[in-house]
Amino acid sequence: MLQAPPSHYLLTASLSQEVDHRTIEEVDIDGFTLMEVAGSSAAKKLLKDYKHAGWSHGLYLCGKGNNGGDTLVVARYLLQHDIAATIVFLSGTDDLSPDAQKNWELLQQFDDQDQLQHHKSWEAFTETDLEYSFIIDGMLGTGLDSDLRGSYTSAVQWANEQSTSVFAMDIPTGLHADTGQIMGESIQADRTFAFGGHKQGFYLEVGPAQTGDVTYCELPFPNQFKSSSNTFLLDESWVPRPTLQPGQHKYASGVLYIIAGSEGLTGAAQLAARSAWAEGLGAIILICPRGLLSIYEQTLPSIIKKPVGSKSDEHFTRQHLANVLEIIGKKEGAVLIGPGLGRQEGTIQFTNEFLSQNTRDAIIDADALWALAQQKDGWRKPDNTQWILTPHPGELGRFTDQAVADDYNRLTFVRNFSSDKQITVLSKGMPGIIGTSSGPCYLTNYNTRYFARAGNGDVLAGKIAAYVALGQEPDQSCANALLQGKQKLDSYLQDSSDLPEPKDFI
Ligand SMILES: NC(=O)C1=CN([C@@H]2O[C@H](COP(=O)(O)OP(=O)(O)OC[C@H]3O[C@@H](n4cnc5c(N)ncnc54)[C@H](O)[C@@H]3O)[C@@H](O)[C@H]2O)[C@@H](O)CC1
Ligand SMILES: Nc1ncnc2c1ncn2[C@@H]1O[C@H](COP(=O)(O)OP(=O)(O)O)[C@@H](O)[C@H]1O
Ligand SMILES: [K+]
Repeated sequence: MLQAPPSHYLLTASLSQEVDHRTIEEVDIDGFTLMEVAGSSAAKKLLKDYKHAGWSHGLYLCGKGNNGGDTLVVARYLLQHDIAATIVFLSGTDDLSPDAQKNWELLQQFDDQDQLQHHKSWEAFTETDLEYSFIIDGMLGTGLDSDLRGSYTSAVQWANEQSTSVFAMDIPTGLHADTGQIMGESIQADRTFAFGGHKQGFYLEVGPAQTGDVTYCELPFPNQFKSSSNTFLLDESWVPRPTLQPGQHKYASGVLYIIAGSEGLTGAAQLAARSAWAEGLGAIILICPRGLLSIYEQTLPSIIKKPVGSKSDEHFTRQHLANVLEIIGKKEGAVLIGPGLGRQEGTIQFTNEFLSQNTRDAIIDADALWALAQQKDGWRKPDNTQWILTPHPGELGRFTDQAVADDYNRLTFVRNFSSDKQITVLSKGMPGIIGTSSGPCYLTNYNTRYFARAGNGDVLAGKIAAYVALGQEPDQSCANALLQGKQKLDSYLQDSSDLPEPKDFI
């Protein structure tokens, strides 16, 4: 099972607030202290990372809540380093949260050089005309409860038009912490300082474009207060890599059976097989309709081929079932089924009967997903196997009548579907979402548009299947396959600006 570290737990707005409240109530660290830690850690990172930027004057946009309070702490630290501050209070100063009020009084005491100005409304500010080195967005944090109101809308629009860098405190104002949707308007930040946890909405919908780079700032929150989080950020810093045990007999170092390919679609089978082979498996056994054998004999020298049926067969049918089950019964191994199978009636029947009788761990991709979805809800995974489904959004949609149009709905559906069916689901797209049978979901944080070319799904399925065959758990196999693609992409882009092809990810 994947075990994300607390820094990679994704928080919703309500969980963020719950963690704040419990820390204040149960461990007796007061809100003022939390605010000091949040604001000072953002300020220290700013002072360190931009010390050569020649900053002289910052603009701080503050709401009346604790997000505004964090921002006043930043202003105080930067003022100590001779960076003048203009504070705009969008909701005035009469109604500040108690800790923000305390910080406002404190900030004024630190202004011994007359470097602090403030405005009690957005309208009062727009009458001035100064140049700023940067803008800090402290208007709204996790307390956002509706579409932006009043002057918040104008301030966000204005800030987004400025050429200076915009830094968001905790979350860009107007971005929904749970869904990644824009609530009327949203700050487009260059960088976001996430206090006490990344928010789930950073990685859904337009979240990545609004947050810019995300910097995690640790707060003194007990880890166990975050333990109800069920969504995690996937990255290479913590996912364990698969281990190979070289020197063993070929059948003891991972065996993968691939059931794939049909007339006109042999390329999918080849890509999946090559992709899996590159991960160092002991043996790959490609089961194919006999009529296609001669193609694979030429293109896949390292792969063992087991043809079924007669020389005229160019797709799988029920008649091949007994033979296929016999082949995979011989040696322990995992099964990848789907790439390029085709959608003939006979193939659909073959696939569904195979899946109901197979007892090996199975990775179900492409046309095998099509076949499964033809049964509507009438299928169950056999109890003694593990299944991984790898649907793209179109394939995922065939398993439900509900709308999965936006990422938040997709996440919710993947979570329920995985646990209802007791399977692992890798929902392809941006973000990639891994849903697990026990509930946790994992999100990717990298740009997946480079993978949107035919064949990349086959490569991905081959990698997942290879890792399962090497003995990794389903969730780890999916995570490693996604991260392996990212690694290949990063190194490819270092040398080339062309669009990568599936072979570049093998
Ligand atoms: N003690 C704490 O609870 C801590 C809070 N922290 C900070 O505090 C933030 C949360 O603070 P709050 O709960 O005070 O919430 P916010 O600072 O996000 O603001 C809530 C206020 O904004 C108003 N508001 C909500 N939606 C609006 C809209 N659409 N248009 C205009 N006004 C709107 C609300 O009526 C409320 O008065 C976090 O994001 C984080 O920055 C952190 O510093 C850690 C400690
Ligand atoms: N390493 C990767 N990281 C993230 N997503 C990936 C990766 N490799 C493939 N994908 C996803 O797989 C999709 C391609 O799969 P799919 O649409 O099934 O194509 P095909 O079956 O034609 O190869 C991509 O759009 C992308 O969402
Ligand atoms: K903010």
